[in-house]
Amino acid sequence: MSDATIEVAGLRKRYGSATALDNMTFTAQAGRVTGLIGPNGAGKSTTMRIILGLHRADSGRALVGGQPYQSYPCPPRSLGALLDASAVHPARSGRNHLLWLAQSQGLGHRRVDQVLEQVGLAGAGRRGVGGYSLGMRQRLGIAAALLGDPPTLMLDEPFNGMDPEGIVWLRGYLRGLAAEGRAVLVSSHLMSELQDMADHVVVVGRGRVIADSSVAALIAGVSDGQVRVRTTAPESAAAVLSTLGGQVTYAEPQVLLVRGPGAEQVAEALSAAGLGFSELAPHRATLEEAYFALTGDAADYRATGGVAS
Ligand SMILES: Nc1ncnc2c1ncn2[C@@H]1O[C@H](COP(=O)(O)OP(=O)(O)OP(=O)(O)O)[C@@H](O)[C@H]1O
Repeated sequence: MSDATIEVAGLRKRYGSATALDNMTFTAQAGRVTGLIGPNGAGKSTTMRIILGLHRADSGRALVGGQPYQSYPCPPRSLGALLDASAVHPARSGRNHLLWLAQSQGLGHRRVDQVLEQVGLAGAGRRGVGGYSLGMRQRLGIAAALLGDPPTLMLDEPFNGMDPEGIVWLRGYLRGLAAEGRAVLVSSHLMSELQDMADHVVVVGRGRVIADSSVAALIAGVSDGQVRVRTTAPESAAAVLSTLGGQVTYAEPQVLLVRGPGAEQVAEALSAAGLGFSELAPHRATLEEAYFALTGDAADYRATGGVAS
């Protein structure tokens, strides 16, 4: 699937006096899950709507497999999208909803039953969508996106309303789709959902890209050089480590993060001071920590770019 890319370059969009997108530029590559992460109002949904041609950018370009989405004879076969899982008539069954979509793409009922099976809705396909939970609607939306077996997928907040089992399923499922060579673009404002799932993240705020990096590089950058220490005497330990020139912060009440001295030096200093510790290792930041390190001078983004929850 060499043409499996979703590319936006230099997108700008204003709604009245509000700037929604300010030079939004990134590419979701084939064979990987790309997380599009940012606080509320950062511009994620606007970007996706422009990619689908639902909104028009003031300037810049949005391409799917190198072409505008609407230039394809059957666009849903080039890009499968889930924007709003609730946008389904409640009286219609999930299967009938998909049959209707399939027909418009020249596909038959076999494909509908296949995708229902794939998303775990085979048993619920003949029930009215009005009785579906939000998690089931998300699954139905994903099934709809998959109908045309597209090389690229774009899902806006697909984890919303999913229970823990659904989240685990969806993570594995999206990874599988990427492993088949597809480009999978997934927006979220919850880092924990993307941890261990996305290969690459594009962090956005106020309509522009703040970071565009592999997850591993992003985490390594934030973890860099810190040592994590768990101790029942955090204040004394912090005082000792400060005398070594370490910058000490609290990750939890009894867990210190020390920047400066290495793990061995920290262990020696604590032992020499007679202070015990139950954990001491180079720190590996979570994606969430990396995100807050990036956005959060994010007071800024929250104050002017919409309120982050
Ligand atoms: N149709 C619209 N009319 C006016 N302003 C809009 C419209 N759509 C989006 N905006 C504004 O554009 C900015 C970006 O919104 P967008 O919905 O793209 O952000 P988001 O990152 O998807 O946020 P969320 O996580 O809340 O979905 C916000 O300030 C929003 O208020």
